Amino acid sequence: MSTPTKDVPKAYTYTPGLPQRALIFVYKGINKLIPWHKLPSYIGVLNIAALRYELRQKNLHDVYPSGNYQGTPGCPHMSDQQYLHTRHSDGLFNDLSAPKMGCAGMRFGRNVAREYTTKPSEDDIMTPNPRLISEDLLKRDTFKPATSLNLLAAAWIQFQVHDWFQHENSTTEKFDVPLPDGDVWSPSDGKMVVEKTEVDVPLDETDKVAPAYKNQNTHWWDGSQIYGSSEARTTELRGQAKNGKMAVDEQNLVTFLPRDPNGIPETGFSSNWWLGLEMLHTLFVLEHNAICDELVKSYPDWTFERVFDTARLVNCALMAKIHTVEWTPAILAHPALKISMEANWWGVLGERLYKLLGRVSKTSEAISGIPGSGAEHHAAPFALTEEFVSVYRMHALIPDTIAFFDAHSGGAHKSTHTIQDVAFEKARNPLLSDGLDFGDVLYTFGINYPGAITINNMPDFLRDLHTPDGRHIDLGTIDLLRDRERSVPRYNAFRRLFHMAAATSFLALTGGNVEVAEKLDRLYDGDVDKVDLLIGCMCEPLPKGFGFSDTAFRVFILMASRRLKSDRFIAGDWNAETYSEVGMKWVQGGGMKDVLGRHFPVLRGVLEKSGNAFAPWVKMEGSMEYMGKETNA
Ligand code: HEM
Repeated sequence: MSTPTKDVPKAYTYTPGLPQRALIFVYKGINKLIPWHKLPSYIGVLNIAALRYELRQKNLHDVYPSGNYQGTPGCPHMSDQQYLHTRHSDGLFNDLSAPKMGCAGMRFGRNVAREYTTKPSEDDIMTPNPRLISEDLLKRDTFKPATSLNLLAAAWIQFQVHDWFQHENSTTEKFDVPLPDGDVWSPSDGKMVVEKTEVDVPLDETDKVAPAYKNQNTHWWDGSQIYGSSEARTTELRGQAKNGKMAVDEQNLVTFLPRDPNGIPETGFSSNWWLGLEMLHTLFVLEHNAICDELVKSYPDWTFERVFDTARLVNCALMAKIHTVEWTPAILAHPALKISMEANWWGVLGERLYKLLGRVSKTSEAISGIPGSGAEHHAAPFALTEEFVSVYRMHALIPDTIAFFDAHSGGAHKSTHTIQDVAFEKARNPLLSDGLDFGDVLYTFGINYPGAITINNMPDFLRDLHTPDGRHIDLGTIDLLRDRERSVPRYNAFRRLFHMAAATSFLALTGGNVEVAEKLDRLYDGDVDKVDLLIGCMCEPLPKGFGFSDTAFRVFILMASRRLKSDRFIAGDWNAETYSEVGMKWVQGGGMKDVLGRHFPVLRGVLEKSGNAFAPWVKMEGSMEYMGKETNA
């Protein structure tokens, strides 16, 4: 178990060693001629490692005036010693020498130095008009499916994002986005009103020129979308449930999340709700409760507090593992990536040797994986970053309609619903009105396609969104506005700051696509440096097998491993003392298919025949007859 050693704030620095520096140097030379994704797999894997060393050194920036803001050993005081062994829902005490690090309400960090994130003028924010870009470059013309993925992959990433971050909107400050001529949004006043992001109170002069924003959720990979981002909320969500379990609501033999008196699901994070989230939140609450059953059976003398704490650790680690070795290789289906992500979890020696010999190297993340290799924050205290938020703006994943199938009767097509029909208060519609259960809905998500992350593929539903709290928004306009408002560098600046070559022309950016290049040229007034990050990423040619851009991938190379490497409960106390023998086996032996099959046995047959749980599943006989675009390309 880790213990605090010093009572002064620690310093955050990282200098790659000589071998790492040599690797960076060599690959910089190679990449002038060949990008990492065109190299043979294992040489590509080393290339990704070299990129990560450089990013760890140069692309982690704290936004607090001093390390003191992360807390110091013993401050804040840990009133209950249980948090030495388990997660605190507020996110406190993960790093015992900096106990506030990553807790709810801490600021987003940066992947670029703050001098590049100075506050933009109102004119910069509105140029070119974000609504115009949304109309011309984001609005879906026809549904373009991502045929290597299933809809579960789309729901999964939103589910994860809700664990990691959420900005707060201001209640007083607003943008008036001018509407282009002829825009039908609001003919009466010619503008679109959008709340600004709430800025954190400036702590020093730098904050006044480069504002900082707070994360409402904990930054840690701690399942806060399920368990809440405060101790008080966790207690509420457990309710009266026994044996360390989370409260659920049984209705006609179906287990649902409980609802509050306004019909809002009782869970850690319930905004932007739709059926995809309903399904995954329910699934992982069921998983938590199943882990509790197993722990109670194996350790009958444990208190229910200990059962809850351990089940949460296990459930969170399982989600982190699924994300690392299943979801990521599905959306980035490149051989070098598959090897790299497996190595993040198991090390290059692989799962089989790990299971046979355990950690061959005590501290090397490369040889034996990040879990258990020792927590380390490199050049800055752990915090998710504004740039990290930006690259997860993947609203194009949402289709217009979902075709539903009955997994209990051979996969027959049952109904088709628009996303509106299964969003917010209507999220459970197919379960309450169509006679379907979660098994059917999960099968449905297993064979429906999400949208591809590309231009002109954002659904009208999200570009004309009415939320239950009365907002009427175009999420396309907002996606652009937020990046600009929060001073996330535009595409070319971003590439330079992430050590990539900038696009020298619109045609170079689009990889020779003349039509798109001309459109960009017109909308960005001939200035390629003005192209928004989101738009540039959607227009650049993708590496083979990739579901999003190589530019966005640079943030992933750095932050995907950081989420594991900084976390004491993953990189540090990764042992049976913390997780229990049963818990360790549950995580290391399990995956998404196990979770699905455990709770919905009707899926077992299909899952056995299918590959990655986030790629389209093998269809049941009865689903073959359906020829709609939702499941056919
Ligand atoms: C039905 C599906 C969805 C709905 C209704 C929805 C709605 C929203 C809304 C209302 C916001 C806040 C806008 C603002 O800044 O004022 C938002 C932000 C965001 N959404 Fe979605 N979304 C959906 C799906 C997704 C998916 C699939 C992803 C993929 C990862 C995603 C990623 C994000 C991100 C990264 C943000 C920014 C959060 C922040 O600024 O802290 N969303 N979404």
